[in-house]
Amino acid sequence: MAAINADLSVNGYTFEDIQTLAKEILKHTSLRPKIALICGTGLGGIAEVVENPITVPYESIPGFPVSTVEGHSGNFVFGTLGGKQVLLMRGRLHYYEGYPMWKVAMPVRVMKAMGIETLLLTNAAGGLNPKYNTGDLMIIKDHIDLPGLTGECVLIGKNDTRFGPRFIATNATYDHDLRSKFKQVVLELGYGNILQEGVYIMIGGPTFSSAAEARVLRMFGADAVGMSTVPESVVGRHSGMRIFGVSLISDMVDMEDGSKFLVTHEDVLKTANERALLMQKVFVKFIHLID
Ligand SMILES: O=P(O)(O)O[C@@H]1C[C@H](O)[C@@H](CO)O1
Ligand SMILES: Nc1nc2[nH]cnc2c(=O)[nH]1
Repeated sequence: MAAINADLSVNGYTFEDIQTLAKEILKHTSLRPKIALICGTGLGGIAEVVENPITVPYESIPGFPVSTVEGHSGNFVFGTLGGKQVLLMRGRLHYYEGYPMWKVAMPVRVMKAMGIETLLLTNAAGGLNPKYNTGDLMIIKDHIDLPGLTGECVLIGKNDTRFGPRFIATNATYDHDLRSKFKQVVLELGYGNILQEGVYIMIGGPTFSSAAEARVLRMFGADAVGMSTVPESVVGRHSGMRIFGVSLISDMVDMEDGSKFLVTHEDVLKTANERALLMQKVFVKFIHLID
């Protein structure tokens, strides 16, 4: 296998590095999926319903980073879901783990090099919209890239146009057709009462927001807050992928000064666990409908 050069001036991994990683992963399977799903915290259970799964641990891929967060196991899973070939990323990389933004989203470039055209993103997020409840599913209609707005955009650095153009529009990132198909599936399953559509804001983490910060995020127009997804969707868009995202509202963010409720990662995992079965059902039907 060729060496991984990781040239920092071109966002760490060169175009050639990405091709090398993609080839290395594809050696494990003859499947060539066009749909990929990145599993959010505690949402890796979707992989359990993948038929004939082929698991590729990140640590078996030379030059690939590992995920360090509980609820992210660190495997690619190839197989069939809803009658379609799929690639699942069970364990994402987060900025707060100490990875630079370009590394957080690097797997999306590898996916593109493997032939992925449609990227499905899931995450656990805190609810900011007072109409939401813990356990709701929020289709992402737009995002706020708070790190990006403050100078940590994932596309910062020299641009190699083989990945995508220097400048890209990030409005209309989340595909309308995929959003309406997902809505249709959730309604058909009888879960319309927990379905929301809103704006996701990314913070760097790992601190959950203070009450004053949460009020600012809400004032910005965000409906849910989390620590991922945006770099992946921006890189996916940069490379011309079709993007869909959904947030599981794992907890309602407390905005009251002096409140005694202190959210924990265990709370987030607990909600993800409670919704595991529903997420499996929804994604099987949803992926079945994707062209
Ligand atoms: O990978 P996601 O965005 O689902 O993970 C969320 C945000 C933090 O990583 C973690 C907090 O509990 O869950
Ligand atoms: N309150 C809160 N809950 C979350 N669950 C997942 N991410 C977050 C976050 O950033 N804040």
